[in-house]
Formats: sequence, C-alpha cells, structure tokens
Amino acid sequence: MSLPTILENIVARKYEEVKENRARISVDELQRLATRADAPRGFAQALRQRAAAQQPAVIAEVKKASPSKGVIRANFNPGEIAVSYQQGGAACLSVLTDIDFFQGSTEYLQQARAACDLPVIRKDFMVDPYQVVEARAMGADCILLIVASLEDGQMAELNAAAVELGMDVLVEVHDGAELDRALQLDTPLVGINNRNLHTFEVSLDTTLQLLSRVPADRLAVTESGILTRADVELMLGNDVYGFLVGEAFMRASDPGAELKRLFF
Ligand SMILES: O=P(O)(O)OC[C@@H](O)[C@@H](O)c1c[nH]c2ccccc12
Repeated sequence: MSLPTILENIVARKYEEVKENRARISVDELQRLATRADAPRGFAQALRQRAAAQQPAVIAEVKKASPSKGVIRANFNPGEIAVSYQQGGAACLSVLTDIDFFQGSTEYLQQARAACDLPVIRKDFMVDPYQVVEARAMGADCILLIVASLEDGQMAELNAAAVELGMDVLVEVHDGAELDRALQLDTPLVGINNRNLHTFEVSLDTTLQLLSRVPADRLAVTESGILTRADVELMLGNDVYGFLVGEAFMRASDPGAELKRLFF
C-alpha cells in the first residue's frame, strides 16, 4: 500500500474541520449570514472581460505559506496586499482560507475583499456543501473545486450549491482524465494546475498539453509556477489569458508592482 499523498492528507483533515465547524455554527445560521453578505461581485465576468480584450486576466493570490514552500511571506497584511494587487491591474483575487496547511484564514479573505473592489475566490479544499455556504457567508464570489479530490456526484452538488448562492466556480484539473470530468460541469472557468497536488512537481507543459482540449466557450486559467515574464509570454503566445499567480507576487516587497512588471 502506498503512503497517502499530501492532497489526501489535506482532504482527510478537511472532513474533520467541517464537522468541527458544523458543531459551532449550524448550516441554518450560516444560510442566514450568507443572505446578509455583500452581493457577489462577478468573478467569471471580470476575467472574461479582460480575456475578450486579449488582455491578461490575472487572479492574484493572497498566500502566506504553503505545505511545499513553508512561509512565503512574513510581512503579511491581506488588506494592503489587496489594494496593491488592484493598483497593479489584477482582475480578481484568490485568498487561501485553509488554516492547517496554508496558514490561511476566513479573516484574511474578509480583510482583502473589504479593502478593494475586486471579486474574490475562496481558495480551499471544498468537500461538503457546508463549506460553500460558509464561503458566501464570508463574502466569497467564487469557489474552487479540485477534481482530483472529488467524486463526480460531489462536484455536481458543490457546483449547484455555489450557483444557487450566486457564486462562480473555478474547476481545477491537472491531467486529461480530470479535464474530461471537469467539462461535465456547466462552469465557464477551467483551471489547469501546473502543480501536481499529489507530488508537488510543477511543469508549465501541463497547461500547454491540455489547452487544445478546453472548448472555446470556457476560459482556461493557467495555475501555479508562473514566475517570469518569459512564462507569461509563453502563455499569452498560446492564447492563454487567464492566470492564477501567488508565489511570484508574494515574494516581492510590493506584490502589485511585481504583477504590473510581469504582466503589463
Ligand atoms: O504560488 P503559485 O505557484 O503561483 O500558485 C498559485 C496557485 O495556483 C496555487 O496556490 C494553487 C493552485 N491550486 C491550488 C489548490 C489548493 C491550494 C493552492 C493552490
């Protein structure tokens, strides 16, 4: 028997976390909070607008740490980072809310979103509809669904829950079999993760190889490992306009200035 991968460890812990949270706040209470939350900002729409104009549509990530890299940014103020990203030309934000593996938090998402006008994706490992309601209650405009960690039925259920609450869905794949499953969902945003979440290996070829199989009515978002201007040009040269970038920005003293330097 092989050892569990990091993704399997994270997902196993997620089911526990959902149980703990449900014991603290009932789903009915969360639903009430979701009803009162600030109206969703159009996440997919913001990306599509840029891509239609053949401009980079950048989802800029607010990420303090990761399991593969440890602490990425010590001087971490989500509100300041959000403002800087907006000034640098980001279309949307991504905020890690996972506590145990990414040192993220709900508060970080709330602080980042309150500091700017950009739509925000809750970057976490969604396994239960409870987390989708939780996402809207904290103000999220979009959720991430990672195909590698979900059954088809679960994916459909989580997608429906998000749409019901007015949120968009970014469905993430890293190989052809996962892409086939992702395309069964009626969602406009397909993320191609260049980082294999089982092994942490990063290769931009992942995007280039899967790209031709993404239908024209979906927006492909290349995720992870975009570090240089050459990486950006490689993607734009292949008509990839959607980007999800964290580390390259988080390691710069001024994240938004680095965004502008790499993309504009
Ligand atoms: O920091 P990077 O290499 O630019 O990557 C950002 C983003 O793609 C990455 O954080 C990510 C993509 N999919 C995820 C799923 C869970 C956690 C994190 C991620």
